[in-house]
Amino acid sequence: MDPSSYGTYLVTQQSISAGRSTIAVVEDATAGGVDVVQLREKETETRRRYEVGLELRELTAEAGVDLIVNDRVDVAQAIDADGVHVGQSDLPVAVIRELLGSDAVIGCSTSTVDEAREAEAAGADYLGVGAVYGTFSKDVADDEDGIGLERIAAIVDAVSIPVVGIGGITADNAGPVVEAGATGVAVISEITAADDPRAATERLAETVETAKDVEDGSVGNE
Ligand SMILES: Cc1ncc(COP(=O)(O)OP(=O)(O)O)c(N)n1
Ligand SMILES: Cc1ncsc1CCOP(=O)(O)O
Ligand SMILES: [Mg+2]
Repeated sequence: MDPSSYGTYLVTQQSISAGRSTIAVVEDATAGGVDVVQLREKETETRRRYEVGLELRELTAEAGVDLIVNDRVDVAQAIDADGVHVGQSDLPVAVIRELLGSDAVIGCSTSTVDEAREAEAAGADYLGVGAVYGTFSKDVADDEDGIGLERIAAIVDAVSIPVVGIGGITADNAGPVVEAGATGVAVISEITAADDPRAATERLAETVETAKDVEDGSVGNE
């Protein structure tokens, strides 16, 4: 799948999945219409991460959903994932491109216009930009209230690859992120910690689609 179709993006984290397995959450999210799943199990040992990854590969392939691995090129190769997502402290994008080749999807986390331009020049296929809003799911060096929508818009203007907002995003506040020009939104807790992850995914996907229509000018400007 082309990252320009990454509207609703689930990042996994078993430790905030209300006692459910990551596999169960991903089953629900694929049923709810997620476009892409990132295996991000930092607290899980490599062997287990690999085993979960293999199951997710089967599940996502059947559902036509992309599978991205957080940080680890070796795990991505071992499970035949679609790509890897790295941040500013991980392996450089250009090195990952050398290792994985031109077909792999490479995502890179950025929070400033300079980082975004650099990631694009290095060969990233999409950017994860945030934290947009305050989040409890990750310690972020930036402002604890998040970088905000103006920064999202500035980064969207500065690059020509898709931008996915991340950090503190819910179905209630995702619309403005897409209206600021993001292709989509990535979430952990909005789906993983929901009472009903499938319904939460459906709500989020619906919000993203509606906001895209507003952004395209197909509604709201009559
Ligand atoms: C889609 C997406 N965007 C940003 C991140 C954060 O990546 P990184 O800065 O490398 O932090 P960790 O996730 O590795 O803790 C992401 N994972 N996904
Ligand atoms: C991985 C990551 N990168 C920036 S914020 C964040 C956490 C997103 O989690 P949540 O959607 O629960 O705020
Ligand atoms: Mg990382």
